Amino acid sequence: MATKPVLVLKVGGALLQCEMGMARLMTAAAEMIAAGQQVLLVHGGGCLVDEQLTANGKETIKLDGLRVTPEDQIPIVVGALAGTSNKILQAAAAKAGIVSVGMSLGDGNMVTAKIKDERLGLVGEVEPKDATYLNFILSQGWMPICSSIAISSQGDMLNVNADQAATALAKLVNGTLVLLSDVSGVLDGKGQLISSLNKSEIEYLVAQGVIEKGMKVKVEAALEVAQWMGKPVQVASWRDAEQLKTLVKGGSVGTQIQP
Ligand SMILES: Nc1ncnc2c1ncn2[C@@H]1O[C@H](COP(=O)(O)OP(=O)(O)O)[C@@H](O)[C@H]1O
Ligand SMILES: CC(=O)N[C@@H](CCC(=O)OP(=O)(O)O)C(=O)O
Repeated sequence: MATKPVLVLKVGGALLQCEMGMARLMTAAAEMIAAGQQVLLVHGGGCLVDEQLTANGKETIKLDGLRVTPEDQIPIVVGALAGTSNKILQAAAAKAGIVSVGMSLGDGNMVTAKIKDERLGLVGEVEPKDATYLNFILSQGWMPICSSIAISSQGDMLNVNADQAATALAKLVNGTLVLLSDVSGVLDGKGQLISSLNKSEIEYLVAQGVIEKGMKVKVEAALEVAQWMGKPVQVASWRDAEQLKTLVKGGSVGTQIQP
């Protein structure tokens, strides 16, 4: 019997500040895993990074939704993402009875990483490399929980946008990607959910400034995977219990980004 594709769920940082949201998501993940679905969780933690940078007297600068990451901020960024955020999610997973393996992009030869753009400092761009490590963990019925900290072959720790991290891992395992944020999907200029978007519609809404900042990065990451896989990628909400239930049943939720 052919196994279903791995479900790659990406969650944004705001989830980590919502006990109820984490509990609901982990319950949904536990149900899916119990039904034989392999689930890989990729996470951000942008708001935790913001908090930690401020607490350490550092400034936050973003360019087109990506955090400019100078060398002196790396210990704080790595601590917040690969440390605190990752362990908060592992703790929530444990509470739901999930056996998880906490990891980062730098583990197990999963991706190659290089500096994305000198103007962004130690921000990484990653490409899928070797799925052996991930597939072993998934085959045990364990849930990998992966942060977006990568390591380059030069030995630099790199800060990768978590939607782009999820893109690389979804390609690596040929999985079904769902990007879960704190909004119900991509919203139009009036705040209404858009059920489906293709490349030219995305370009139009970006040019109009309707899709911006983190959502621009997310939609572009989703489009890249949709085109690569030849199937839609969903942008939805971890806040919405109904969307999570639909997701558990294998239905489509939020905005479908079409190939
Ligand atoms: N058209 C849009 N529809 C929905 N959200 C948008 C849109 N344009 C910008 N955004 C912003 O993008 C945010 C989601 O991106 P981001 O903060 O990076 O989320 P996450 O941390 O979940 O990855 C929303 O909370 C919203 O503020
Ligand atoms: C380069 C870059 O922007 N990295 C992101 C990584 C975390 C992230 O993407 O978190 P969310 O999913 O919560 O937005 C950052 O430093 O905020």
